[in-house]
Amino acid sequence: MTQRASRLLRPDLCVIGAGSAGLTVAAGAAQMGASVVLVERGAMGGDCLNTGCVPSKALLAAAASAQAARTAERFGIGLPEPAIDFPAVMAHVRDVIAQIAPMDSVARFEGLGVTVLRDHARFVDARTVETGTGQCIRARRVVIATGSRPVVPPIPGLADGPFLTNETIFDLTDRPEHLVILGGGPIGCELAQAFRRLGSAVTLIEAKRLLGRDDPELTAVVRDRLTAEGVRIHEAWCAESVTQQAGRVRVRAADATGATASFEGSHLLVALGRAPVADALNLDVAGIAHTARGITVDDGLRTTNRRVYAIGDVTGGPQFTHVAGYHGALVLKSALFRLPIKASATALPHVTFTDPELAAIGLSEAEARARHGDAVRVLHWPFADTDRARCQRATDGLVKAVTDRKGRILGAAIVGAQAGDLLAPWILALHRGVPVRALATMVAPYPTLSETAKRTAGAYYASRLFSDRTRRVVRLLSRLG
Ligand SMILES: Cc1cc2nc3c(=O)[nH]c(=O)nc-3n(C[C@H](O)[C@H](O)[C@H](O)COP(=O)(O)OP(=O)(O)OC[C@H]3O[C@@H](n4cnc5c(N)ncnc54)[C@H](O)[C@@H]3O)c2cc1C
Ligand SMILES: NC(=O)c1ccc[n+]([C@@H]2O[C@H](COP(=O)([O-])OP(=O)(O)OC[C@H]3O[C@@H](n4cnc5c(N)ncnc54)[C@H](O)[C@@H]3O)[C@@H](O)[C@H]2O)c1
Repeated sequence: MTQRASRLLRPDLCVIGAGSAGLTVAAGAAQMGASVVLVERGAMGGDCLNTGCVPSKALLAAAASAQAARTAERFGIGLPEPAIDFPAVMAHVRDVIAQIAPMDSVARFEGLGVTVLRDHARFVDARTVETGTGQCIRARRVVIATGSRPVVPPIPGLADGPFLTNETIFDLTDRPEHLVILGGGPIGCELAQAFRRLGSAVTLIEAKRLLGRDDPELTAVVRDRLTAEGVRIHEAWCAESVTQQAGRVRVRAADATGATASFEGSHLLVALGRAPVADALNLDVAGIAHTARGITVDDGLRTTNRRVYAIGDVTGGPQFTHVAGYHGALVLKSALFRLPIKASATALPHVTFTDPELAAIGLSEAEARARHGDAVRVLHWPFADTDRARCQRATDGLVKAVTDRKGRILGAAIVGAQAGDLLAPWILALHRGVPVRALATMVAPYPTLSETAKRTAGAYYASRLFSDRTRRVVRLLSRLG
């Protein structure tokens, strides 16, 4: 007891987890004058930097480069099939991580005045956090930002042999000859395309449909491209058992009718969703409610222990780095300035970085119709009608926006080249209540892909503007001299 008391730290904030969520809080709070203890048991930067966004996007960039060489023919440039030096590709991935790592490093955070403890943290009572080496921290507020890990379901045979997840796939030194992927969510789709373009055979097994949270009209464009590039996609097949023998993996799957099929390869990637990392935190002694989905929080991101917030992936909500950052910024407002916050007040975008990319914010057509019935207007603009897309031979794709009868934007989704970047005006419009009229009348530079926003918004007026009534009015006015 004496030993604990002498080692007690009493900061304003104790942050558990140095991923996107925890680092946002720690950096912001320290720079705004709060005392902060940050506890991290693994690599600084968490999933996003080490095993998530950064390595996957770096790998996709290398794969896109190989694909650009293969498809240069359409510009009249013939190139040989690119030689893939897989170890060099993986060295590129590690180099990108190393370049970003200083931003998330202990040195940077200590420089900001944060006390960084490289250790496991857990609660010992409602107010106290203890590290593995016995350092006790009693903070005014605690922020849990412990993230998520890949789900490994109890599929018979799966645990008996080696398999890859996002935590291990970026450590590969040899290219898989044939990668079998379980799960057609963002991880499954992005990595399927990356490995296929880098020369692996790829088989993807998805129990429902590819990118099931997105509008089927748009996911069809991604599916067609993946298929055209040689990814063997098996939708509506649920993996039921796995066997591994002599370096081969075999997945047995069943469809809705009960029919079964086997899919074979050299490596297996499990991309079946995420589970919260909360089990070793001793949440019950701190009175913090949680479920298998994540730590329970209210709209102010507070747990059932009022002194403790939970943010990012561990809450089981949308699991993206920008959401972790958004949560972090909200908690700073609440914990430091005691201002009210409402996490559900802002519509959150998401992007899947396949080629073509798929980006969306707000309500899909189906969600808008369920909420607003016939009052919904659906606007389309194909990339094929955009001159810049034609110049770049990037005509696969479309913008789809949903408005109410008065032109209030309810949602927008884009599939196509740079869809993630092209979503920006729609995000702003949705957040600030900018009507579709404002997008339709903006002067977009020609020839850019950003014209697609103007054209899509313009579709709201097309039927009215180019109607018999308008023609009659124009003719009448012209007669007046
Ligand atoms: C392959 C892949 C690609 C992705 N691509 C994208 C993308 O392109 N865009 C996007 O927005 N999102 C992407 N994501 C999701 C994104 O990575 C996560 O949403 C984000 O990293 C969550 O941040 P976090 O801070 O909540 O958790 P994490 O980054 O998981 O950080 C949690 C940290 O807490 C530490 N920790 C856990 N328990 C304890 C404990 N008891 N004591 C001390 N430390 C602890 C962990 O070691 C970890 O470092 C991707 C994810 C994956 C897997
Ligand atoms: N670009 C990005 O922003 C990005 C990229 C990667 C990951 N992420 C984040 O990470 C999260 C996790 O991604 P994920 O792709 O692992 O999970 P996910 O939950 O999005 O997809 C898992 C898929 O596995 C399928 N499935 C479940 N059991 C199955 C079975 N037995 N056989 C076959 N299929 C089965 C599900 O139907 C689902 O489509 C994402 O939801 C996202 O939040 C984001």
